[in-house]
Amino acid sequence: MTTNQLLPISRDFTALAPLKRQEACTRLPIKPAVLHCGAFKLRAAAPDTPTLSQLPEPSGDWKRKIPVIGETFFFTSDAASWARDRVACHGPVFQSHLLGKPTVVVGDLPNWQKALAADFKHLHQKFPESFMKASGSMPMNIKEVHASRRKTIAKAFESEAMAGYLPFMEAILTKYLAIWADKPAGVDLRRAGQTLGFEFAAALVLGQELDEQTRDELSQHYANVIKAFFTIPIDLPFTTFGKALASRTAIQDWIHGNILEELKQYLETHKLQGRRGIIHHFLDCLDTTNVAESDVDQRIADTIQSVILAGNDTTATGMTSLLGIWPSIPQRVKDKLQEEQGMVTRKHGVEMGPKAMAAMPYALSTVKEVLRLLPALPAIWREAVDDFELGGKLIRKGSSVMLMTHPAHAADPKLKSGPSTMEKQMDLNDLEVSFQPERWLQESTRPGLAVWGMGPHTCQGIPLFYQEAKMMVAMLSRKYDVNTLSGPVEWSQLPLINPKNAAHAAIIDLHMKQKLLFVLPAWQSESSALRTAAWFRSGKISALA
Ligand code: HEM
Repeated sequence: MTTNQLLPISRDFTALAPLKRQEACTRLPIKPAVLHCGAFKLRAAAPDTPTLSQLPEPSGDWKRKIPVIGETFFFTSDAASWARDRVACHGPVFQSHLLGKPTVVVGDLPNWQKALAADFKHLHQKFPESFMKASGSMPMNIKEVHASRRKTIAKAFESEAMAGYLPFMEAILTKYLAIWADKPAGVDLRRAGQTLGFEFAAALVLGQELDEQTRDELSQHYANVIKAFFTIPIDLPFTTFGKALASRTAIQDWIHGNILEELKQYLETHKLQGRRGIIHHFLDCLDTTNVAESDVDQRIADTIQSVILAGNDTTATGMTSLLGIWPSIPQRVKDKLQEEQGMVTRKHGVEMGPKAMAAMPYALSTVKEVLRLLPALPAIWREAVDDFELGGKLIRKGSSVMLMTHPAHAADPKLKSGPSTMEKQMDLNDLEVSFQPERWLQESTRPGLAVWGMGPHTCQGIPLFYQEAKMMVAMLSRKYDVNTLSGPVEWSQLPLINPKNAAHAAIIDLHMKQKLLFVLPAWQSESSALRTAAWFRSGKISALA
């Protein structure tokens, strides 16, 4: 559709908007239907459809806020509530001023879908210059480059490849859960999620586990590169940007020095056939058309670096959310999970093979319910490449467009079919009501999930994360429990979902929990019993045995 064509106006503002507030807000001018006298009948004419230039711009009251800073403060202090209030007042497509720029915000699923279906046409992916330079990311807004890389990566996420990663995943999760259960003082949730996220990303991409020192150093370098997202590109040794550039060089040096030689052998002789990390699948279909021979190594190094980057922080956040929310998940859900795991182990044994993994629909629904309530990625960013219509509003060429996940999940019309109001079904403080994995099991109640993005850039790591998270849920249900030592976790949305303060949790081996609760005096609370269990395991109070 060209920009000159007539465009229909969507008048579906939002199901969330309370009437009073909506009345106070700007509305689209709705023309009264004209009544025509036909031969013996009245019929309403189709409402006039305005041209693009007649459409209103998205409304918003940021101009009344602080100049330059705009609404940044409100946005960063509680992004989810801020967005929900603005959607209620201005509709799902509204205007704000964030991080120094006028920004159009999109906060419902139909407009997410419509906007991202127009990727490469009306919108393109735009990361801050500082991040592009520091990450050395390939320009994914060029359609052909994007298509070629997507094709290279796709094979690594097909079901045959996924089955090959299962033993790696099982080994990594078994190792970490045992380590955490042994920590006398519990674990810092954010740190635990980060270590696991990086280990998963790096080990699965490379097809080998890293030694502890290399893992920690590389993980820190990746964290430095991510920090370049929200910074000014001034290259000095002490600036965030300067440190990010230095870290990128260190990552590249490490890949060139430790990985490429081995991969070359693989390419030449396929000697490493047994070692099937994500990268080995890439190599099988690496598209080197238009790539000079001398640049092939660099292309491989860039692919390794960027896929670890894409999967690292997101997986870390997803795992932190899962561990952090686990203590508050209702017992009825945990009972069903245990029941499902009982059936799986009876039928497929204790090993987490492909058949066992496929027989866990309730565990997968639990993972999706966690992502619905705690979307690991709060938003994605785009830039408008021409004038176009979205939600009945004119989006001008050059506008920054931010698509927010939390309000999109909160405004999902599918939530209406639940037992209580939409707001209650997003309430993290009342999971008894809001946490319903069952909603994912049937088409009629299944909500949408914006957290993976939509359209041509939809996340390619979806099957990988689902497999990792499902296995975590299975292991927790079979053998472990999580207990927070610093009260229920409070969550902050930006830059990614994470506990607001350092949130400590004890990961408890269920067998030990039972043994210890049995020997402890009746007055001892469960949480202190659980903490003591960890001490007991560590050998510090072995006298009890
Ligand atoms: C909870 C975990 C994850 C979340 C929430 C997530 C989310 C996303 C989102 C929203 C996008 C689209 C970005 C945009 O449109 O601008 C994306 C793209 C991508 N993700 Fe993920 N992701 C996760 C895990 C992973 C993992 C584990 C991998 C692989 C190791 C991965 C690989 C990718 C790749 C390659 C793209 C780029 C696709 C493209 O541009 O065509 N992701 N991810």
